[in-house]
Parts: sequence; C-alpha cells; structure tokens
Amino acid sequence: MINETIQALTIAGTDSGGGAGVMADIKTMQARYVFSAAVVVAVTAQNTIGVADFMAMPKQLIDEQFKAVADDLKIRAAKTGMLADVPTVKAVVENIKQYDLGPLTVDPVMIAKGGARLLSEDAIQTVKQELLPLATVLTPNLPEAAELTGMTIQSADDMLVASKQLQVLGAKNVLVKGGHGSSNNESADFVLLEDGNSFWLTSPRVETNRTHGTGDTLSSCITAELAKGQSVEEAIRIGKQYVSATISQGIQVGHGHGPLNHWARVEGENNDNKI
Ligand SMILES: Nc1ncnc2c1ncn2[C@@H]1O[C@H](COP(=O)(O)OP(=O)(O)OP(=O)(O)O)[C@@H](O)[C@H]1O
Ligand SMILES: Cc1ncc(COP(=O)(O)O)c(N)n1
Repeated sequence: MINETIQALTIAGTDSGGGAGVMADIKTMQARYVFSAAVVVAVTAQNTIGVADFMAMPKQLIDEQFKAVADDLKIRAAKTGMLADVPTVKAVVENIKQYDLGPLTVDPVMIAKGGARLLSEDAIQTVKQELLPLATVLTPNLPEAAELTGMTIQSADDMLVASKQLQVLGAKNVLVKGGHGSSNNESADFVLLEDGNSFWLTSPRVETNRTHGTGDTLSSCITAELAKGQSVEEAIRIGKQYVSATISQGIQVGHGHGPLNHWARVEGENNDNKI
C-alpha cells in the first residue's frame, strides 16, 4: 500500500495564456508536490497582453464539479481565485459550506494586471459578506484591500489597519500583498495572524513585467502547504519564498505581462523524495 497522495483544490477561472488562474494554481501545487484538483467557475480568453473575454459557468455545472471532486477525492485544503459575478460567488460559498475541503485560502481577485475586471462591482459586497467569513487565510493585494475596507492604503500603517479591519469582517488570518506598493527596492507584504501576532515579509523588488499570476501563485502555494499540514504562519512564509523565486528566476513567454517560472527552486530547499 502506498500512502494517499496529498490533494488540494483550486476554485477559480482559467487563463488560456497559461500564466494565471487555474493554470498557475495547478502548476504551483504540482511544483510543491501536491496533487491539484480544479473546479472551473469561469473561462477566460486571455494572454500576457490582456483579457479579451470571459464567461462564468452555469451554477449546475459548478455544483456538479464540486460534487464530482468531493465524491471521490480527499481534499485537504482549498483556495478561491477569480469568481466573476454574484451568482458564481454565491454558488461557490454554498458548495464550500456543503463539503469538507479543509482550510480555505481566499484570493479576492478583482482586476487583472492588464486592467480587465474579473469580479463584477456588485459582487464585491457578496465576497465581503459571504466569502470572507469562510477564509482561513485572506490574501488581498493593495487595491483589493482598499476596496474591501473602503480605506485609502498608502503607508505601512494603513496596511496594518486594513488587515485588522479584514479580520473584523471575518477572515481569520490576513496577508496584505505589497506587489502594487510604491517602494522601488522591496516588495513588502504584511501578515496578521488569528492570534494577533503580525509580521512583515519582504523580498527584493525585481524590476520586471513578468508578474502575471503572482497572487495566484502565492495563494496556491499557501494552499498546498496547508494541505501538507503546515501551520498558517509557515505556509505563508513558504508561499512568499516560492513566489519570490518564481519572479526572480524568470522565463520568457509572450509579449506583455509574462508568466512566472513555476519550475523555480527555493534556495536551500531539499526537493528530493517529496511524494
Ligand atoms: N516585482 C516584484 N518583485 C518581487 N516581488 C513581487 C513583485 N511583484 C509582486 N511581488 C510579490 O508577489 C506576491 C503577489 O503580490 P501582488 O501584489 O503582485 O499580488 P496580485 O496583484 O494579487 O497578483 P496577480 O493579480 O498578478 O495574481 C507578493 O508576495 C508580492 O510581494
Ligand atoms: C483567470 C484569472 N485569474 C486571476 C488573474 C489575476 O492575475 P493577474 O492580475 O496577474 O492578471 C487572471 N488574470 N486571470
């Protein structure tokens, strides 16, 4: 008998260009030696230059995907990404409540790097009221944290206050990502844990436009590590190390915001015999 392989789930939209969404999530979990299942809630036509079009899946098909996964697989952790619109957010919330999918990481994807809206404006309220309270870990970028809290976030102190507000809204642990920050030399993320402890995670800012799917990669790495049984703090620390490696060890694909290098190795990590 071989041991059961560790399994995790992404609930998100696809990216035909291969760099973000479900595609980035599966590549990340594979790189972290976790088997990835996927509930596709929207299909996008996009590449590194932008999103041309997308369509959300009908509720019945979303329900059937959740059921198919839950009937057969043992999901130890899950994440949400692009959720498109109000009916899709509601369908996802209903299914997450129905099945035991382990700790949930919520990446509240709103607007793609190229500027396309991936969550309708009216759905922000639904995410806030119905999805945030289910989040073990919430990973907003700066514009998303601003949108969810109604704050203007310009300083490190603002990130701290915003993360507290997001906890009040129901997220247990909050990681405010600093990729959209103004510092030229570092990219600093702020973490507020459920027990009130907090810390900064900084990495040198890489001067590059190959940052398509950074948030997806970070949140799916956190999900993979939670599936392995790591603590929330450790999962977040590993997530930051992995996403930094995928940015700094870049690959050349496409003509716009290029995808990350999901083959990247975290320095000092021993990847032998991981399965
Ligand atoms: N140029 C960069 N150099 C180093 N780290 C970066 C850079 N850009 C983003 N990061 C890091 O990548 C992670 C994701 O942050 P970011 O703010 O880009 O998320 P995001 O906007 O949700 O990403 P996306 O929408 O592309 O999925 C964070 O840990 C952030 O610090
Ligand atoms: C399906 C999907 N999910 C998420 C993103 C966000 O990634 P980015 O902000 O890098 O475009 C995306 N572009 N597409």
